[in-house]
Amino acid sequence: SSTEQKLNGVSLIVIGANGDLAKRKIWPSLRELVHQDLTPLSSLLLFAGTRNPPEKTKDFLYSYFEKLVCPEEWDISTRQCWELNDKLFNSIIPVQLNDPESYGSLQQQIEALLNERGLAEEARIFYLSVPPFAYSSISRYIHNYSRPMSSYTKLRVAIEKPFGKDLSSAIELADSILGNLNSKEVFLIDHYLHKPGVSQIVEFCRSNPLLYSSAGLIDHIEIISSESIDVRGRTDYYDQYGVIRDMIQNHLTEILTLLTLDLSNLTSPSNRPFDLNAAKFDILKSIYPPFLQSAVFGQYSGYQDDLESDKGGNAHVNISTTPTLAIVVLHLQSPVWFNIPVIMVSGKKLGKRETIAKVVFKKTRHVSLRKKNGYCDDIVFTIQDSNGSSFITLPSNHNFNLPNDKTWTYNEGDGTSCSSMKTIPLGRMALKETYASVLRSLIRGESDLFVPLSNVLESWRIWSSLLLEYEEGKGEHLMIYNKSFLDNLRLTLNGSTLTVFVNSSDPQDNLVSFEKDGISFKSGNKTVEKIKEKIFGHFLYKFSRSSLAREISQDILDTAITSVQARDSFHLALPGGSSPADVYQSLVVDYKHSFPWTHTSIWQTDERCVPITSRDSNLFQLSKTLLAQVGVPYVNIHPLFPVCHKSESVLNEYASINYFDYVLLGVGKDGHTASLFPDSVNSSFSPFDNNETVKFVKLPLDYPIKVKERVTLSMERLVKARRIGMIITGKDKCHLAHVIESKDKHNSSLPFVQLLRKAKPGTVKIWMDRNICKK
Ligand SMILES: O=C1O[C@H](COP(=O)(O)O)[C@@H](O)[C@H](O)[C@H]1O
Repeated sequence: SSTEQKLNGVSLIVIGANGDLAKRKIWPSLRELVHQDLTPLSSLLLFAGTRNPPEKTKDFLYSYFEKLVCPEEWDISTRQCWELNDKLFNSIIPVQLNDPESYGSLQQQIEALLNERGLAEEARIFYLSVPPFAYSSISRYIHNYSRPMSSYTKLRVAIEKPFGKDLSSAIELADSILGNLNSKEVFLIDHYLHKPGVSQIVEFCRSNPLLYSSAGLIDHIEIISSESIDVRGRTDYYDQYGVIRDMIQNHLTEILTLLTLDLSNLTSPSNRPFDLNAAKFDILKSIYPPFLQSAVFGQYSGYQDDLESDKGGNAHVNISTTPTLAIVVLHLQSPVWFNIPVIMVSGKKLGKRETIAKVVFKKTRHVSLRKKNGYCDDIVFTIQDSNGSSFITLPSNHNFNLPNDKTWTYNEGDGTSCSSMKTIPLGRMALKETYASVLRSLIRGESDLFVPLSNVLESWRIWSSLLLEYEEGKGEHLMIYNKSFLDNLRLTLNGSTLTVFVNSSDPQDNLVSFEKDGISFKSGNKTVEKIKEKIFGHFLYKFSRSSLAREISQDILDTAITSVQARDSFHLALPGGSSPADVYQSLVVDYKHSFPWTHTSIWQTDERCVPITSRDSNLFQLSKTLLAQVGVPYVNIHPLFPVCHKSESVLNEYASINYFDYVLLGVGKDGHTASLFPDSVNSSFSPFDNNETVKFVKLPLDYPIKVKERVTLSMERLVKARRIGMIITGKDKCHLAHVIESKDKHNSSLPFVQLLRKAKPGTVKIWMDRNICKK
C-alpha cells in the first residue's frame, strides 16, 4: 500500500561506467533521453559503477562530461549543452563495485535513496558494460547482494554481445548466468532491434501476412550489410571474433527471423498475445547450419596493416585469417520458406554504408547486388542508408497494405532511377542514438526488443559449425577484397553451393582487373583467393606441403581456362628439379581429362645440357611425370635442349611468342630460379644484364650443383609472363623464407628475389610450404 503513494522510480546501474562502450554510447544516449524529455531524471536513480573508488570515478565523469559536445541537430547553444551535461553529471552517483561487499553496499544505498525521494522502485537495471568474462561473477554478486527486496521491482540485467564465441562457450556462459538470474531477468542487447528500419520490417509484414502465402513466388532473400568503416583501433576485439560473430550471428540473423516470421498466429482467432521471441525462436530452429561450400570469406585489403598499427607498428604480428566479409547462403526447413535461399552478406571497408533486406521475386537465379532496374520488382527494406535513413521500396503494381500508423508516409517513386517504384520513407530515426532506444526499452522492460538466451543459443547452433570448419581450414578460403567488391560481384546458386564471379562478359577482363587488387575470380568455383601476404606487390600463399601441389595445379588450371577463353591458347613454361614434381602429379591425377591440354603449349624454363635420355634432363623428367600422360599435342612441346651451346641468334629464336601465360618456377637453396644462379659466385656469367630471350649458362666447376652447363629463359623473358607461380618448398630453404619476409629483401641480390623485384607487381604467386621453417 505504501507503494501506491510513491512515484514510480527506476534504478539504473551502469557497470563499466568508464569503459569504451559507456563513453561512446551509454552516456551520450542517456543524455539524449534526458534532452528529449523521455526519461525524467527525478525518477531515475543513476549509478556509475567502476572498480575504482567513487572519487576517481567522479573525476572521470567530470572530465568526460566537460568535453562532451552536443549534436548539431539539437540546435542548442554551447551553454545549454553544458547545462544539460551538468544536470546529468549531477544525477550520477559513482559507486565502487569490485567485490561482493560493494554490491551489498549498493543495495543499501539504493534502498536509502528510494526512501529519501519517495520512489517505488519499479525496475532495477544493471547494464553490464564489461568484458564477457565478468558476466558470470557479476550476476552472482547481483543475485546474492543486490537483488531487489520487493517482488514488485523487476530486475533486468542487460548484457552486450558477443555472448560467447560459439555454441559451447555460449551454453557455458548461459549456465553460469542462469545459476543466479532467471531467464526473464536477462536482457541480451542487439542494437539492431532498436533501429527503426528493423522494427518496421515486422510492422510491414504484420500488415501484409499474405506476403508469406506468396512465398511460392519468392526467388530468394538477400540481407546485406555493407559498412564503409574498417576496424583499426579495435582489432584487439575484432581479430578474435570476425564478421560472422560480430555481425552475422546476431544482427543479420535477427533481421532474417523478423523477415521470415510466421505471423499466422496474428490472424488466428486465439486470444493469446503474440509472442514475438517465441516465433523468432521457431524460425531459428528451422535454419539449417550452413557448410563451408555455401560460404565465401574475405578480408579487406589493409587489414593486416590495421592489426600492425594497433599493436604499435613494431611488434611482429602473425598473418591473420580473421574474415571481415562473409557471404553465406542459408536454407530454412519450413513449408513456407522451403527452397527459398537466403543470402547474407556482411563486410567492412566496402564502398558505402548501407543495410538492406530484399525479398526478390522469381525472375532469374542470378543474384545481382546492384540497384539495377530489376530492383524495382522486389521489396527492399532499407534498414539504413548512408544517412541513417530507413525506407521501404515496393513494386509499383503492388497491393500491399501500408501500416496504419502516422510514422509511415507513402510516396510515389520520383520516376528517375526506377520509374515504377513507390517508396515509403520512414523518416529519420526519432532518436539519434540507437542506444537511446536500447536504454528506453530497458527502462520500459520491452523484452521483445531484446534477445532471449534460448534464441542466442539457437543462433549459435546455426553458426558454430561453419566457424569451426572455417577455422580448421585456417583461412584457406579467404580472399582479399577492396572497397568496390560488392559493386562487381555476381553470385549464382546451385543448390546451396555458392559461386562467385565478376559481373562482366569477358572473364579475362575480370581476372586482370581484380588480380591487381588481390582478387581473382573464376566461374564454377566459389573459392576465389587464399590468404596472402604481399611481397613486392606479389602474393605469398602458405599451405601445408600436402595441399600446396593441388593449390598450384588448380591455379594453373584456372589460368589455362581463362587464357583459352580469351586467346584460344595457353602457353605454359615448366621447370625441372624436385619442387614441381608433386604439381605435375596433381595435374595428371586431378585434371587429366578436364584441362585444356589440346590448346596448351609446353615450354621449358631451363634445361640441363645433357642427353635427352639422361635422368638429369628436365625434359626427360617432365615427359615421364606429365607429358606422357596428358594430351598435349606433340607439336606443342618446345624442348630447350636443341639450343644448348648454340649461338646467341639461335638461342633467341626459342620462344618466339610474346608472352607466356604461366611460368612455373622452383627456387634452389642458393636462391637460383630457372637456371639463373647467384651472381656472387665466381662466374663470368651474369644472367641479368641484357635483353636476351634465352641464356646459355656455364657454371664454374666448383659450383655445388650437379649439371653445370645449362640453358635458361633470361630474367627479362621470365618477368614478362602474364602469371608466374614460384614454389618454395624444402626444409633446407627456411632461410629463403626469412629473406623475403624480412625488410632486407630489398637488398638481396639472390636471383629469385631479383625476379620478384622486376616482375610487374601482382603477377607472381609465391607458393610456400607453411612449415618450411619447422624442424
Ligand atoms: O555490433 C556491431 O555493429 C556495428 C554496426 O552497427 P551500425 O549501427 O553502425 O550499423 C559494427 O560496425 C560493429 O563491428 C559491430 O560490433
